[in-house]
Amino acid sequence: MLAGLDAYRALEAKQQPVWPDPAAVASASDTLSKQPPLVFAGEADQLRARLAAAARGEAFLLQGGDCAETFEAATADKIRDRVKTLLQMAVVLTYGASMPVIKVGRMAGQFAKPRSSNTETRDGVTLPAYRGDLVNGYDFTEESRAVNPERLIEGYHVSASTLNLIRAFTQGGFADLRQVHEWNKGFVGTPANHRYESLAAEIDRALKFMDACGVDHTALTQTEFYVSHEALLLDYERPLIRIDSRTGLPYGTSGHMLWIGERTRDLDGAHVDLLSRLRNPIAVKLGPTATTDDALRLIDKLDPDREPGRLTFITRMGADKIRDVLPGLLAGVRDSGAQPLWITDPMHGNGITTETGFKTRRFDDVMDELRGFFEAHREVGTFPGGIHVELTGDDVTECLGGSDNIDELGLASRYESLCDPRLNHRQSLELAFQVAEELKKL
Ligand SMILES: O=C[C@H](O)[C@H](O)COP(=O)(O)O
Ligand SMILES: C=C(OP(=O)(O)O)C(=O)O
Ligand SMILES: [Mn+2]
Repeated sequence: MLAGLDAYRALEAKQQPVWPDPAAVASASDTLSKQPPLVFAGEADQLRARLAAAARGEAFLLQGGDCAETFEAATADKIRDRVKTLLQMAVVLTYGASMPVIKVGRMAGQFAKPRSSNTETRDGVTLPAYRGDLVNGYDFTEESRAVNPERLIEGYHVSASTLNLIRAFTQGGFADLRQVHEWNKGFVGTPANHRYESLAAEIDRALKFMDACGVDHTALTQTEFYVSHEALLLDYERPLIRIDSRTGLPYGTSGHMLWIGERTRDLDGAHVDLLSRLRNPIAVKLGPTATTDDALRLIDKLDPDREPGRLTFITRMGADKIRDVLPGLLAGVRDSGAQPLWITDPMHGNGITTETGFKTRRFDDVMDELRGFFEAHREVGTFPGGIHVELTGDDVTECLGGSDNIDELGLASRYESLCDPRLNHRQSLELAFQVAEELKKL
């Protein structure tokens, strides 16, 4: 009988690679268990406190980044542009809603992917599916698709360097609100960018006014920025758990906030068990088949003390289902007396594949699910506390539509995602403006 943090080993763990050499995994685990933590327990506590405010309706969570980060794309420019995109969206939301915005990247650890199929076939050749850089390579060769536990160590180091740069950007002057114009530079001018410029000009005027009044705004020179990922790969998450010396309690130190995906949220499964034992803020994705009973049982397991900020539900229903499914779920949970934070992922319920084989999403469907989310909360009287989006600061063509009307043919020009389609920079800003409009109605 396995106890405590290792009890999950006796339970079913879905979506795990089959490592051919258990000794190599044990050795990688051992190496990881001796590395310094990537995040500190006190930071996770601080994020939990921020999320508690959002659960009470006093703040809004913005969570976003790649579907699948890659080791190769962990470059200074790409990390900077993703951070800039999130900072710009946060400004639009903060200004629009007059509410603090909690910034959480899907960054510095989002390297493992659940897949619908274990294999992929191209031109009659079948190989193992790509499961994220933490597991195997994307190139369609036998060698690259073979799972390799040394990637666990590489993933740790890439996460460390990504997080280091994020900390430098957000603490070292780059995130100073007086840089609000700078963040827009280098992005092509579109209606959303122009709209952003006017907002930035208003913020500038407000800052100058504060300066003239002698208000000290050193608080605006730095920003809190947290990182999160799906805690999917247990051979990565388990060795990065540390016992916090202040409290004696276990924390996952691979990221501040960890979530359980739609495919691995089984109540009796390994993921729910392991994460239930950690003190981090935890999130769970809920798809259209989730019942009130599922949600309540997840609350009992993951948040038995009903601690504000501990548990976030990320709903991803699909634009055509959210208005039917979400209100009942919200009401059922509210009636139980629990107060989790509810946020929307308007991406994962809206996937389609084009005839030419691109996985994509229509920007209009994403926006429709977003509006459905706000409508459902208005109907039930609960607080729509945040958004979770797959996005990049790069000029990619992965989602259909948006102000530059990307069509099916256009997808081919800059489709770079190795997994799901992301909003590009302009689509991300457009979405933020839409959310700000919804927040003003609250
Ligand atoms: O990011 C989410 C999942 O990993 C992804 O949607 C699965 O995609 P698949 O259906 O191509 O495996
Ligand atoms: C796998 C993901 O989502 P879901 O668990 O909602 O399918 C994801 O966020 O990339
Ligand atoms: Mn995804």
